[in-house]
Amino acid sequence: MTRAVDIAILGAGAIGQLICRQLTAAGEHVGFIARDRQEPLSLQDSQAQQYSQSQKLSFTPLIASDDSHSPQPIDYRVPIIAANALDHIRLVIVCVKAYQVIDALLPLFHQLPRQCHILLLHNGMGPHLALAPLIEKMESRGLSLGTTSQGVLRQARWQIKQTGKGLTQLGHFTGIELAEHYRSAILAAIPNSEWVDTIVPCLWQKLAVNAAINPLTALHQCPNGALAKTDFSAIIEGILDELVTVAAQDGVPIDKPLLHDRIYQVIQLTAANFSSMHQDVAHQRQTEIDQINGYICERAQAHGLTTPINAKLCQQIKQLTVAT
Ligand SMILES: NC(=O)C1=CN([C@@H]2O[C@H](COP(=O)(O)OP(=O)(O)OC[C@H]3O[C@@H](n4cnc5c(N)ncnc54)[C@H](OP(=O)(O)O)[C@@H]3O)[C@@H](O)[C@H]2O)C=CC1
Ligand SMILES: CC(C)(CO)C(=O)C(=O)O
Repeated sequence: MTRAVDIAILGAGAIGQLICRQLTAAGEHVGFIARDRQEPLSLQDSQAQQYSQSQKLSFTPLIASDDSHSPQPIDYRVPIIAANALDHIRLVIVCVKAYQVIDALLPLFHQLPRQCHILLLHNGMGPHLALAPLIEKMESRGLSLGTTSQGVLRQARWQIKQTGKGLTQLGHFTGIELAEHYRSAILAAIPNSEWVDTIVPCLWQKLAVNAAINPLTALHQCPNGALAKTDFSAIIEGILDELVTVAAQDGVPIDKPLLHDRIYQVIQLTAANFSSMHQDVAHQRQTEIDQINGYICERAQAHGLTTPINAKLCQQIKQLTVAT
């Protein structure tokens, strides 16, 4: 008998398709949760229909360092799971943009089995604070968080190309811990991934990288590498100072010199890339500014602090997306 799909991905975009490919290639039973509500299924139909729809996808891997040939796209199929056929799902990996998490997840919250674990994998921070009380109230569910620095480009609706390797860090946040079977499965499937004891400090560190690089590259319409110029040193320093102060008040001590070096390392390693916020602004899409620099301001406010540099960046990015 075919094993039921037990891992669902919510958000079939660039990162969702990459994680799906990595889990599928590792032999896991993964499907995407359908974007739009399907016609309700009768109960006896729901298991049979769980796999009744599938989608063909194309994945182009990174070129191997010892291979001079361009990698060929790999075609494969993935089940699409109707939102009312989620009975077998034990883990949902949420791969939507940070500002989409709550709207995407809440309608499914009571359709997912009570013991289904939720893993958020997005840039920026914030949705975990809104979800935590709901998870804790259920007593049978858990929430894990993660951040990835893998790079991926969506070339067409169901076609992606991996553009960069990078560390993926995951860890428990609240409620019931993710079952060991799923932790091992994820770590075996995603290259360069680790399960950390405390995930929140890792998220703050990635937040710092995004808070420094994303708005500045969007405002100055430049690739990440341009931020290495000394013209940007003072503002990067200012963003970081505010973040370190707020994180400390939030109970997350940060080694500022180490974080400073990490930001400049990312600027160097991704010098030719255009940040996601630069691309969002260029395509007139909503940005993740509220969950990046905006999160620093929000947490500052909660502690009675002000963060004028980050607040100004939020305002400038919003003006840019409205004005252009
Ligand atoms: N792309 C990259 O290289 C990297 C991205 N990240 C982070 O990962 C996160 C995801 O980014 P990315 O994959 O690029 O974004 P995408 O926009 O490519 O993917 C998001 C997907 O979620 C879908 N979605 C939105 N709302 C819903 C909903 N209510 N129900 C179901 N699906 C929904 C979108 O569908 P639709 O298209 O129909 O709106 C889209 O397919 C972001 O936080 C990003 O910053 C992190 C590292 C690298
Ligand atoms: C690390 C960085 C800045 C790479 O471009 C990124 O995560 C982004 O663009 O959102």
